[in-house]
Amino acid sequence: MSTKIAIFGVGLIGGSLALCFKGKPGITVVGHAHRPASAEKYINHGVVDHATISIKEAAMDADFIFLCVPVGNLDEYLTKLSQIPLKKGCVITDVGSTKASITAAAEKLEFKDVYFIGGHPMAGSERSGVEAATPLLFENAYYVLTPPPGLPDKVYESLVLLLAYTRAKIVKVDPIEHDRIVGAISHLPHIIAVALVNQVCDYNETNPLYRRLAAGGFRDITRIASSDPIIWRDILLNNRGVMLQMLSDWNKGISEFIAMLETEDGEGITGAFAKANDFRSELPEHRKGMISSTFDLYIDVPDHPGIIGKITTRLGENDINLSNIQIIESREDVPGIMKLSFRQEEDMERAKKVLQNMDYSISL
Ligand SMILES: NC(=O)C1=CN([C@@H]2O[C@H](COP(=O)(O)OP(=O)(O)OC[C@H]3O[C@@H](n4cnc5c(N)ncnc54)[C@H](O)[C@@H]3O)[C@@H](O)[C@H]2O)C=CC1
Ligand SMILES: O=C(O)C(=O)Cc1ccc(O)cc1
Repeated sequence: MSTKIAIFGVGLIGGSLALCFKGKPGITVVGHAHRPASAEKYINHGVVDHATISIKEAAMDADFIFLCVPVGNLDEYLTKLSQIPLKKGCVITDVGSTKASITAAAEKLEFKDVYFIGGHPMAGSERSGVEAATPLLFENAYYVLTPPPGLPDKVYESLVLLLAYTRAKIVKVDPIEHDRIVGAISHLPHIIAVALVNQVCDYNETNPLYRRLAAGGFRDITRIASSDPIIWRDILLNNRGVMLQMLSDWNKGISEFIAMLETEDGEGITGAFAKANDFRSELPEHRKGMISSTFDLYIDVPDHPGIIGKITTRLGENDINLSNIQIIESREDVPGIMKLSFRQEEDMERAKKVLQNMDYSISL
């Protein structure tokens, strides 16, 4: 039996899904691009079997359609699809970071023998575009589905079965509840990271030492501030009701900190840290979360010249994928530490062995 999968928007998420499906028994993956140059790029990157700029050509005969465009374009594509004769039993799904508006829009459209199931793979990165796509992106991550009431079980099961190729863990969530939860654990942290980086950027105008000293931890906790501006404009505007409420709660929390500092309320400050510590210690460990973490190694580097090339070459020879490299110099007169980041724990473990064999001193 053959299965045709059409992917609209073959970027980070669409491209990663395409790579999970392409080459699997009986599956053909077709990518839809809104520009001819993008269609060519999808083919050159080998992520799809075919690419087209025609919506009709991509969607016709498809068994599954994945909408992987920015949230602000989802409605438009869904409406266009509702005007095309699709294959009987076709399942349309999306990967948008918000679920309430797209599931409501789908319910209003008249699809005949075609089903819409909202989706959100809760994994990703600050990178974008097909260049960043990887079939490992969703492994062990949660993948939310929001099936509408009355959806036949076997239709839902067919999508779940296909998504097994992503190795993600499927979880059913109500769309409105979904938007509140991701608002708190993903959208709010993105706003805070951007506001924090921009605050330091403004201070840096007065003294460029801010940027020079902002290595290490500051860089790590603000990684998500480098996310794609269009993708995030659409997410935040779409979830603005939830975000406005959460930012108002945020303001309350910050005001409490201001009051504690003004009144020198040390007990209040220790209480706030203790509460956060308790909650954080109960978060699941070693689980792929929404905001992805990297696996890092720190290496003492007595003198820099040539060492980066030597280490990266050796890791490359061992097929170890490095996601980032950074030299941390806390003082200008002391040797540095090299931080190597990996997306996969297995890559980090293998790198550790390779570098230990090269006699480097390593810490995690
Ligand atoms: N970035 C992330 O980590 C995650 C993103 N998402 C959601 O996945 C969707 C795609 O995001 P990414 O893959 O990160 O973005 P991306 O920028 O890597 O890919 C977007 C794709 O949509 C295409 N596209 C852009 N504008 C378009 C338009 N006007 N019409 C048609 N196609 C257009 C682009 O050419 C590109 O192929 C978004 O809805 C986002 O909310 C979901 C989970 C994680
Ligand atoms: O960069 C990160 O770690 C992310 O936060 C990725 C991400 C972005 C959007 C989503 O809807 C889900 C995950």
